[in-house]
Amino acid sequence: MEAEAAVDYLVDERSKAQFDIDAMKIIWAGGKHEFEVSDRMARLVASDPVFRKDNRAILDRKELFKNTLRKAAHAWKRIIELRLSEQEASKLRFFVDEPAYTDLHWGMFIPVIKGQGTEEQRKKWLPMAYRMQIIGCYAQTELGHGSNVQGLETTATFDPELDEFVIHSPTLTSSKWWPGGLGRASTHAVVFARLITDGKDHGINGFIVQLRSLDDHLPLPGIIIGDIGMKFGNGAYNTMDNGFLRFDHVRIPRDQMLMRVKQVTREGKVVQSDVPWQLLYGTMVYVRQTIVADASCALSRAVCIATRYSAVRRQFGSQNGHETQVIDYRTQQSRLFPLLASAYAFRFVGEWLKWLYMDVTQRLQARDFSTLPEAHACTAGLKSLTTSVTADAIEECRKLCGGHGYLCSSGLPELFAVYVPACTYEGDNIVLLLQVARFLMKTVSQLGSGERPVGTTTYLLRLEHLLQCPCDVQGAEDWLKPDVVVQLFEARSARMTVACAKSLSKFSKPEDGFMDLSADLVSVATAHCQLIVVSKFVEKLQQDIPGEGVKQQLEALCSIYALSLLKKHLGDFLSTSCITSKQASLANDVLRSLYSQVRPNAIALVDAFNYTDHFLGSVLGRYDGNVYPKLYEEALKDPLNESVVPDGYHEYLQPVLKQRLRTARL
Ligand SMILES: CC/C=C\C/C=C\C/C=C\CCCC(=O)SCCNC(=O)CCNC(=O)[C@H](O)C(C)(C)COP(=O)(O)OP(=O)(O)OC[C@H]1O[C@@H](n2cnc3c(N)ncnc32)[C@H](O)[C@@H]1OP(=O)(O)O
Ligand SMILES: Cc1cc2nc3c(=O)[nH]c(=O)nc-3n(C[C@H](O)[C@H](O)[C@H](O)COP(=O)(O)OP(=O)(O)OC[C@H]3O[C@@H](n4cnc5c(N)ncnc54)[C@H](O)[C@@H]3O)c2cc1C
Repeated sequence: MEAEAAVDYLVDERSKAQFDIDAMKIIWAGGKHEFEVSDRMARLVASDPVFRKDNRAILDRKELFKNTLRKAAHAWKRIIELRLSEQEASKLRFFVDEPAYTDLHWGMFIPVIKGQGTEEQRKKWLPMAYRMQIIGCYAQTELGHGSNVQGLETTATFDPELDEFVIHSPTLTSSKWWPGGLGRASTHAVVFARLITDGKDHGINGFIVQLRSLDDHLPLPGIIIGDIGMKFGNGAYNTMDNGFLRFDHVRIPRDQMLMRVKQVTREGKVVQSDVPWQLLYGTMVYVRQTIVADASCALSRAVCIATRYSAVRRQFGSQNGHETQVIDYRTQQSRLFPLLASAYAFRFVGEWLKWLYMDVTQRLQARDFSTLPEAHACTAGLKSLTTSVTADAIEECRKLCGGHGYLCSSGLPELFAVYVPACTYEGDNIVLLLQVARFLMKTVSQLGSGERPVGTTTYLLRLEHLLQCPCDVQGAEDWLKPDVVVQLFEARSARMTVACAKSLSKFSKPEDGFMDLSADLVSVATAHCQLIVVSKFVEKLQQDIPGEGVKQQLEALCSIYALSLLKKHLGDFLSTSCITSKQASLANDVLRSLYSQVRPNAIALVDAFNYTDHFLGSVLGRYDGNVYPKLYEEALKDPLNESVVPDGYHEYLQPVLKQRLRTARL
């Protein structure tokens, strides 16, 4: 009886939607074709028993890893059998939803050769990598240095006699430590090392190094290699073989140095090509951009679970003869709906960032390097902002699901454990925000010299206006005007940037100022990145948005995104005199009415993500809302429930119980 009632809750919820959900699915997917590919790949994975994942929390590390190898091999087999395109194959791997060595092979090893290899090197290595005749990883981080790439210690010393490099780990701290896929699977790595010729250090560069034999997978001479051990969470990221690696004078031919940025001639002369040296960091720009796109996936997944469960779950009160659906509590809405809005916001900023990355790549090919600093600042900043918000949001969604959110069968603990390292890998989020702040300070300092800010910093051209313009909100409805909101976020970011630049100018050494003011600089960078997300959401809404009611829903979500940020960072807006307390109070009223507007559409808005139950991996987030019977089913599958009397009863429980009986008799 109760189970049927739960199913009814979501049917009823879906009937309340005020927009065309199929049109929204296409907007979310980024186009009709993208939707079709994504939908087909999700179903393909969900219907294949090899890709089951409900047992990850109870497998031990060895079983877990072997199972990941099995899934990756099966995925590859299906990709070949079905002749999947690159786009389809990458979607298929995404829906397999298990961190694996293939992520690094396709996501970093191939891109680093593409971006930093010469044409000849690309011709030699990429076909083998595309066919998976070699498996590669990205070996940059060391035991002693991750954030500080210039501090890496591994050496690549040129030996002109034999026309070879000698790769060596001179200290314990120079051991490579963390690279995914390195521990067990990779046959090759792009290793970042200090280039030494004729006793001179020329800074870091990438080198292709074979690690294991292609015949029996044994490490090659001079290579010490292994897995770095269990990581946070049970199953979670432990499917990945993050590894360590030491080199004992390992020799590689000269042509295995990636030579797009720097070349070493046969005589050992180092030649710097005319591309900026920062292209050595280019793979990180590429991956940071993909991480932003992925943030909306992880966030939307958690929000989908929490929203569906909030509609099924009832506590207290009275609503048509039942207790109240927890989604109807204002507190639940004020915690959940900003996260729903953020999922959409991150989706659109991710789409835009992909475009920005493609644009900078095309310019680089045409030898226009002018937009590289902006691309670096945007990818670094948005990677930092979106992953921090998403990691916190997954945890908030767990709490929004009450006690049941803490069960592995809710899908949320594993999602959190897998996701949270995104705040650290590919650049620690604070270190990356400091890069954005540095870029902003430089941009502001160059304003006087006639240098025109580009792209996302163009607003700084209107600095004089932004430093004194009042916020144009007289009545509550003004808060729904996109241009009013965007200008407000611009004013806040501009005022915080200028205040920090002024404080910095008081230091005789800029590095000292940067150290002392770093916490404020991080706030400045955050404000700038939030402005980017808000304005890209607004720009998206200026495009043609087909489908009945779709645009109205997105407008409401855009306003929720911006106004909930305003509420969260009210201190910034008030202390920079961007708004008055009266305007803040009006914004709060508007937020409440926006929550009421979204409420009947909430389930349809998460259905638009088009996630299968397999991908969600959550009893609480099931499409049919049939939560309670399925929670029982999952509980009964636990190994502890295999026998009625537990293992260990005779050894450890019975003696205790007997002793208690004796005590009672005394
Ligand atoms: C499709 C799926 C893809 C992948 C798989 C997905 C998930 C798998 C899971 C995990 C993968 C994780 C992989 C990794 O973690 S790899 C290791 C990542 N490591 C880092 O991110 C290190 C972070 N550190 C740095 O990037 C740098 O050390 C630094 C913090 C930027 C500092 O650089 P440094 O040279 O010492 O000093 P600066 O003076 O700050 O910079 C000099 C100069 O260069 C400019 N700059 C910096 N970075 C870049 C860049 N990336 N692109 C362009 N320009 C850059 C910087 O602004 C400065 O410019 P100036 O003009 O001011 O001189
Ligand atoms: C799951 C996972 C997968 C990974 N995969 C790979 C991989 O495939 N290949 C690879 O090469 N690496 C990989 N890494 C390594 C990863 O890139 C680094 O861990 C990351 O760049 C952070 O560097 P760190 O560990 O040196 O942190 P640290 O720099 O030691 O950070 C420690 C603390 O110091 C703070 N801090 C550091 N510098 C500053 C500063 N200048 N100002 C203020 N605060 C500062 C940080 O904010 C942080 O709080 C992976 C890491 C993880 C967790």
